[in-house]
Amino acid sequence: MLYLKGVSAYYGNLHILKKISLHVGEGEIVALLGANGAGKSTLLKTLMGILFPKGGEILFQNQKIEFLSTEERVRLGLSLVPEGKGLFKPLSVEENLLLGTYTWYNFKKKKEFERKLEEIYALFPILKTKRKAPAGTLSGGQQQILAIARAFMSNPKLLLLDEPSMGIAPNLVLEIFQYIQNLRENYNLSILLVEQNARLALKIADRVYVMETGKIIYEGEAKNALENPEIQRAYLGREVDREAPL
Ligand SMILES: Nc1ncnc2c1ncn2[C@@H]1O[C@H](COP(=O)(O)OP(=O)(O)OP(=O)(O)O)[C@@H](O)[C@H]1O
Repeated sequence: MLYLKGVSAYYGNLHILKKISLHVGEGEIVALLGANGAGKSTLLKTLMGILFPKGGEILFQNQKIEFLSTEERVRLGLSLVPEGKGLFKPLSVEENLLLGTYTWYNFKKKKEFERKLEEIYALFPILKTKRKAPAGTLSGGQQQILAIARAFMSNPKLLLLDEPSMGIAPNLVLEIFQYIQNLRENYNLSILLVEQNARLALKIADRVYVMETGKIIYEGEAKNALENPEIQRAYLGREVDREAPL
């Protein structure tokens, strides 16, 4: 469903992405790992049209998208949960969810919005309990759940998640990863998961790519990656030495 072929991207003169090629299949969870500064967030920004590539091609469902606007990409079925969540903290949970529908909502679609809200509340019950609360009053984990739910409001086919476990209490991290798995299972959603917590990401991913200084340096089945001693030592860091929380 998503193919990147030799994608390069720059910040000014800084060459950040160096001929990245990768793919995500329908209904697949693909983990993208790598040290700080490897270029993972830059890759997600390039996928969403926040940054435009200077070489290469991005195909989404057989359509070239690398020069489409962010809004056009969201309409096609791409949705990003950004690092830091990007919530509107003074607005309520429900208002944040409404903002997730900006590519399709209008007053004639109020009923559709209400149906979608009920679907979201069934998937993420905590959001129903807190629906009138300002997003900023939720715990870090609940805010992450809201950010994922908001991304889901745009009816995505491919969800891009930028470090969903960052700064979240361990028990809530498990809940969030369970939600990610449920979304794939119930909606056949494809997921590209950028994570620092390599062990956890590899537990739910089908395949994995490892990035280093703007290049893909490893590609394989997720379960094989954990067994590969060189990958463990060099690229997955201390996380793999810890007991898996899942
Ligand atoms: N807006 C920017 N302008 C210039 N350089 C940037 C900008 N954003 C990121 N960079 C640089 O680009 C490189 C890749 O950053 P990026 O955020 O994509 O890495 P990352 O793999 O997501 O790491 P992290 O886990 O720390 O977010 C880093 O060297 C970073 O300093």
